[in-house]
Amino acid sequence: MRAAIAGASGYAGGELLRLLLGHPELEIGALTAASSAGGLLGARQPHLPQLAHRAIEETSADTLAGHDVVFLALPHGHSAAVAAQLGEETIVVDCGADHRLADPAAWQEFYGGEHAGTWPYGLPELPGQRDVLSKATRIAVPGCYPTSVLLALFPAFAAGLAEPDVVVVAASGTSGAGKSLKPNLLGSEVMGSVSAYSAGGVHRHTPEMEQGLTAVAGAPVRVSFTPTLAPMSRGILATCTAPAAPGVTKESLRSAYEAAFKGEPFVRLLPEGVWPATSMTYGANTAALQVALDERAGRVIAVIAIDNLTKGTAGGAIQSVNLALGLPEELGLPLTGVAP
Ligand SMILES: NC(=O)C1=CN([C@@H]2O[C@H](COP(=O)(O)OP(=O)(O)OC[C@H]3O[C@@H](n4cnc5c(N)ncnc54)[C@H](OP(=O)(O)O)[C@@H]3O)[C@@H](O)[C@H]2O)C=CC1
Ligand SMILES: CC(=O)N[C@@H](CCC(=O)OP(=O)(O)O)C(=O)O
Repeated sequence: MRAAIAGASGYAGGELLRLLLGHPELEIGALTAASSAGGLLGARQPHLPQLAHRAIEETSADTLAGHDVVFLALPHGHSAAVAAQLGEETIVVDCGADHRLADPAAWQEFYGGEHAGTWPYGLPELPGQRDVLSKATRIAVPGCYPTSVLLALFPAFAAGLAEPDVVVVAASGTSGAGKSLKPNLLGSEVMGSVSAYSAGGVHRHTPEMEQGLTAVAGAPVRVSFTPTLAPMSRGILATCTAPAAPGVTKESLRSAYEAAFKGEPFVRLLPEGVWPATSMTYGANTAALQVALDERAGRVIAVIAIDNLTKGTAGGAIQSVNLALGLPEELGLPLTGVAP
């Protein structure tokens, strides 16, 4: 089966290609982008020597046609027009935000412009989602922060162990912002410093987190989210807390998380007392998770680490595509991190 990558010169595109090079069933087809079209991939993704000679083409329905899978790793707002020209026989995977939100009003508030519609949400670990993805021909890849927060908190809400008033503070590596030049991402601004941004309920991933947790809880969940930028290229460490429901004990909380992730190939509840670090998941399609009950404050504390480009984007996308193609879910996806 052949897979095309639109946005092949970007960070998400590069990570898709790195993983697809090790995928036994998916062959790499067309590579497309915008300003780098006409050049060679070797100039934009020099860490992928096997593909250095491959040409980058313009992103168009013509160049993307005739593939079994098309990954769209394009800036927000560019996926819908391309996807509309691809038939239902092609599995189309949107790594951007265009098809994640179900509520057009939330789209309008946080992104602006016309809502493109809603596609099946590519987080297989959520209750019932594997069934949905196994029949999907369109897949919306979650945002990297929502991937971390939903994995960290859905077991508590599914088991009725947390109240719907969530606070999240998460640190991300700079690759989360994409390759294009941004003043706050200049080396001199980022090196040796951790900084907060988009605080105060304005980050566009907030409604996506609320949407996912509300669906699991069966009642509205509010999220107060503060992202921070850390001086590292990859990784997210999210600290997620919510008031504990009456009667919750350390044992009931741990059991709920053990049950939720039993048999999960990629999400690992760490041994008690071991806390997640981004280095545990570097380059791997994994999430490393720990949960605790803060009895003094009466709060559930879930801390999670993922690699924003792997489980947070490209690895998560391929995991969902494996399900949609009827392949083993783990195929071609790395479990091992790089340490130290
Ligand atoms: N980085 C991350 O951790 C995550 C990213 N995502 C999503 O993935 C998508 C890509 O992000 P990322 O790789 O970080 O971004 P980059 O800025 O690194 O790459 C963007 C890519 O899109 C191409 N592109 C830009 N404009 C157009 C256009 N008008 N038509 C066709 N191609 C275009 C660029 O081509 P060229 O270089 O030739 O200009 C480049 O290949 C985004 O929607 C992002 O939200 C999702 C989760 C996490
Ligand atoms: C560090 C950093 O800037 N991160 C990005 C999120 C990256 C991501 O997952 O986002 P989308 O797919 O929704 O763009 C941000 O906060 O905007």
